[in-house]
Amino acid sequence: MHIVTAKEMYDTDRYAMEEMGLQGHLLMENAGRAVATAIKDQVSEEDQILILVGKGNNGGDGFVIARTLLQQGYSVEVLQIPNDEEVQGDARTHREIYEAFGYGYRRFDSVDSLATLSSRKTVIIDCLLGIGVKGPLRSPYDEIVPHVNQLDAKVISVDLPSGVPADEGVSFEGAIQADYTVVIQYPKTSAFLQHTAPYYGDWKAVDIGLPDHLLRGRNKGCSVWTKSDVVASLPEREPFSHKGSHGKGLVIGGSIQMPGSVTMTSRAALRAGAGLLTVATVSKVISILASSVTEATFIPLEEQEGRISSVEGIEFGYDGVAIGMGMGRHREGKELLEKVLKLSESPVLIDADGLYALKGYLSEVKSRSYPTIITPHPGEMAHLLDVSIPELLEKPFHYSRQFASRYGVHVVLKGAFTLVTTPDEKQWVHTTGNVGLAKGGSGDVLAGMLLAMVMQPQTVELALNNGVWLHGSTADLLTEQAHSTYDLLATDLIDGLSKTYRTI
Ligand SMILES: NC(=O)C1=CN([C@@H]2O[C@H](COP(=O)(O)OP(=O)(O)OC[C@H]3O[C@@H](n4cnc5c(N)ncnc54)[C@H](O)[C@@H]3O)[C@@H](O)[C@H]2O)[C@@H](O)CC1
Ligand SMILES: Nc1ncnc2c1ncn2[C@@H]1O[C@H](COP(=O)(O)OP(=O)(O)O)[C@@H](O)[C@H]1O
Ligand SMILES: [K+]
Repeated sequence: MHIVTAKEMYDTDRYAMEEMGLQGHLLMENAGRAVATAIKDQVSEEDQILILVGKGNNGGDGFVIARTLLQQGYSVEVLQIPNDEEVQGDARTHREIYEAFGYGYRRFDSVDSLATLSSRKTVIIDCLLGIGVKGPLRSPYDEIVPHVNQLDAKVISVDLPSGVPADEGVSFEGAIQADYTVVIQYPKTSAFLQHTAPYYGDWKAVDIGLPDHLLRGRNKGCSVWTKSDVVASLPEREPFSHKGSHGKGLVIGGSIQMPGSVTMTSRAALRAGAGLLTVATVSKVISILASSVTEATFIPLEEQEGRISSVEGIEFGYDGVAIGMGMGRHREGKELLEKVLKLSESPVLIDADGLYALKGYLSEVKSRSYPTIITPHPGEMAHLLDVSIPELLEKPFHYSRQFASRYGVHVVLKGAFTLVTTPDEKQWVHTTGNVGLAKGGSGDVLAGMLLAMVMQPQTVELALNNGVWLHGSTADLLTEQAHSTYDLLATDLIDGLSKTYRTI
């Protein structure tokens, strides 16, 4: 499923209209009817529905939705907010068609009369503003929106909740708080930002027949990674393969202060399918790990105050390396990382404390001949970028693309909507996973799963997306079937992974 900016949506609309002859009023008919069908799943014939119609094409959709629902016997009233003359173009055409069917509408005069009208309604359909919204709500929308938000009625927004911008990095004040949003054709970026997504409520995208291939060709494409993508791309195990063909992985990390993270990464890598796994860490951690990761082999490293001080003794013949988890933040970190990046002839995944070490070495990462992957949470990413966390979260798509292309790295920016970005700026958003993952250790498990994935016969971008999907879906399966979002532990994910594998 493609994700678009407002500009990409308008460009696609324009192409369909101007190059393909799919005229604007036809698109609006398709949109309104598809939305009406989706709305029928959310309402009953007993509902009293009020459709609020704004001045632009989002309002035009409202007239098509109203006609479609009225024809099918639903109780619908329409309140048009602007004056008659202000409604132009395709929206006006559809108001005329609506009237030609013998249906009437009211015109907005005051919030008091809206209050009277809306008090009897059980469903409000929000066709006030779509992707054309600019700046804070102006009169009378700045009064209408707060009124709608305090009603008990179920609020269903069309395309996006009015007032919420389509794009990231756009400030806004006040928006409809929808219970449900029917998105037209493609979800917009704001459906995946932590400060705007909650306005959408649950959502579903409906097809209005736009030409998909226009978006497929984009180099900066952005999509949601879904289960069908995993099913189509996850490599099958060859019957005559051996442990070597399933990837020989190395995990470098752990310290006497933090032995757990490297344990979780290693166990997760093995569960996710790594053929062989070696853990390079300080001796005391090895004695802790030996009983819990019995399948692994170990390389004891030199240490200082319980932390790795040298990677001497490692022979870098691995198919994938993960470094940083539980390693601690110390002066030697940068030197260790630098050696690992130079000597590894394989993908290197850098997580946690490794990311702090990376900051001083960033300028040289691009010259590596093998993929480099970073897996920061927003705090780590903000630190790498030298921006504040709120600034990063305003524009995670932009910052991830900028960072990935500037340094030639794959970025897995973790969060409720984990975002995978390649050095050539392709992006995928993940909607699997839940708040049960917001607990120490979940990231260590993810790092292990990703290490295993990059060693399988698939491209790095497929590996990262499949790994993030497996991690999030395992959390979802576990919180549906056995656990709650309170008690879920990172270690549960490792054992729960078998359940997820069995669903695909
Ligand atoms: N042919 C098309 O382009 C199609 C568009 N569709 C619908 O059309 C929408 C986009 O239509 P428009 O481009 O007309 O945009 P809107 O429907 O968002 O309306 C924009 C208009 O609202 C007013 N406005 C903007 N910001 C405001 C603010 N802060 N306060 C008060 N008023 C404000 C301005 O007068 C502006 O011209 C989409 O979201 C979708 O619902 C669908 O019908 C599918 C086809
Ligand atoms: N609210 C949330 N909803 C969904 N996933 C989440 C949420 N909070 C955290 N996660 C996921 O949990 C993991 C946390 O990683 P991280 O912050 O590195 O934790 P740690 O290293 O302490 O284990 C990431 O995969 C992230 O996407
Ligand atoms: K809307």
